[in-house]
Amino acid sequence: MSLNKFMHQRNRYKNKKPSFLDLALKYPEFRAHTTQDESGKVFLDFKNAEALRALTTCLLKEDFGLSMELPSDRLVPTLPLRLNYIHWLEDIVGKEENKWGIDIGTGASCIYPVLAASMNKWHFLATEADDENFVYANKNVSANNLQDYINVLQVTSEDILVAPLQSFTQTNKFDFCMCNPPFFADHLEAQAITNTRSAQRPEAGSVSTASPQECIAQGGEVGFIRHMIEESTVLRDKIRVYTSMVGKKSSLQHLKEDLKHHKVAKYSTTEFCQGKTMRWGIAWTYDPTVHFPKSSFEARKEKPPLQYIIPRGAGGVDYKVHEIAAYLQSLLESIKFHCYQGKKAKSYTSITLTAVENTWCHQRRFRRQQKQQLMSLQTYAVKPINSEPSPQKAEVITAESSPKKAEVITAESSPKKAEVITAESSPKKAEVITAESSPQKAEIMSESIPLIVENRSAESNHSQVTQKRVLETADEHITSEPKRSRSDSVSDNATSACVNGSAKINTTNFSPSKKNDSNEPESQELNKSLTDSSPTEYILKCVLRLKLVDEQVQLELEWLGGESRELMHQVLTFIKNKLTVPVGKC
Ligand SMILES: C[S@@+](CC[C@H](N)C(=O)[O-])C[C@H]1O[C@@H](n2cnc3c(N)ncnc32)[C@H](O)[C@@H]1O
Repeated sequence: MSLNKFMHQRNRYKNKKPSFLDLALKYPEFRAHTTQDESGKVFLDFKNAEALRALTTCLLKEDFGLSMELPSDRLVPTLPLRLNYIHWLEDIVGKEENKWGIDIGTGASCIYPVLAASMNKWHFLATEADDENFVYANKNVSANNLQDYINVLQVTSEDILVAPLQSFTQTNKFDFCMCNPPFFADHLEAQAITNTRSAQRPEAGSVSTASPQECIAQGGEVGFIRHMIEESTVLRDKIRVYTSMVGKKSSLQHLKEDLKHHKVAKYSTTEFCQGKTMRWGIAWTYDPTVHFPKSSFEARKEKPPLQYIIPRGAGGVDYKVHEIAAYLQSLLESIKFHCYQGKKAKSYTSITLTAVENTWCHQRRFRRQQKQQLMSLQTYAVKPINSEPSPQKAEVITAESSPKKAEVITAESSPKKAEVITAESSPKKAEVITAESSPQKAEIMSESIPLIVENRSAESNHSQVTQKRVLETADEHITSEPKRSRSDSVSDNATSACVNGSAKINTTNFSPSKKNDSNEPESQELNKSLTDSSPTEYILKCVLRLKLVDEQVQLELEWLGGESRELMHQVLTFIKNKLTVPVGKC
């Protein structure tokens, strides 16, 4: 199962996976590790460490403008995971510039400091115990002109925080520290992790690239983080927030026990979700004013989705999942929801809803205000269409709307004749006014009667929806091709293609044109996936599902994220109000 829907909402790879085709066309070093099948799809061999190295360095160049040199015998950082960690830190300490952080064990890439300094202008003390990694980390800082932001310090493997801070004089207060610790206690544990993978779990999608000195430490990750916790009891508020990544869920319980034992002011854990891999984050502080965000992965488990049985006759549409879905989508789009079509089957559909502002509360008051505004506009800008004054038809001319004439019929101007058509009063008759059909009308109508909905046919509505495609990863690494099935995963395909030596790409017959071949269904889907322009900053994101259960259409709203679940309850109330069936119409 792909965990990408739980990737941090600001992670740039959450909704937009990289195009392997574009990368291969642009970067020969990446192309050298790819294969292309007859349909033009590009595959990367995730079991080849060099291929992973090329993927990371090319993405750093392409997406962040960073030049990175990675030694062939050291860990290759995977970007979605590293970004998830940085975004979690931003949620805790804020995104403002000039924060000070410590990265314990920065690696050859110096990945966290380099990314965070270039994204947020954060300053870092980066420590490293391995000679080769220390040399490369410095090289990577200089290659990206980040010396003013990052200081790399060589330490011994017994040092964690206290000793490095004693020798560092640029600041004596830090906003946070972070760490991706060596995970294993010894070679046996490293092997055991690989060997105990259950038969149900798919084989690891990508090869491990870490050298023993990078992934093994006395006591494994629990031992390493325990050491951090102990040193934090000495340093206390010198570092406002202490954090670390955790590779095994089972480690969390031991660490939480330690934190309780040391009576830290607060602690929290989170999930880093990417591809098929989950990692965890643990944070603690001695400052009670620190606020830890709630993990969206956990939040989804805490509360079941909201449910509602759609009454027959609601919305004036046929009692069918897709008819009701089209009606609801129009309704929600009319109040500025961003709707994104997800999975769709015969009696099932799901739509991801994203709202950037609250448009569903106080609709009555909002309409009244809008009507008042319209009336005051009319008192100075209304002139009769005919030479004789006619209260039924009036022409509203506004500076913004258009120099052209726009016609508005209001209930007030002609209470008897003017019919204000709303979806509620007559869903079937509701006038279809779209920006395309009548830009001027649409503009005024949308301001004056915000709840008018277009009663589009399901068919026309369906043509506008796009198929959601989630970012696929082989473990933490990013793949760009759509997944087919669990047992036929992209990475496995890519790997077998490589192992069998088929379809090796060469620079001369590499085929860029196939990407836009509109006759090719999968490439169409891939292109569509890039059209998901869901807002990344939002107050509410949830999934709306409609399914047929015992001949009844059931609606579900499942929380994905946002300011509070209360907003989702309000949206359900709004939907219910719109779906109330007038007496006698069932
Ligand atoms: C799992 S790697 C993480 C590298 C990098 N931060 C990343 O996320 O890709 C752990 C790193 O910690 C380094 N290391 C081990 N013990 C250390 C210590 N006591 N102080 C600083 N670095 C240490 C290792 O050499 C290795 O580079």
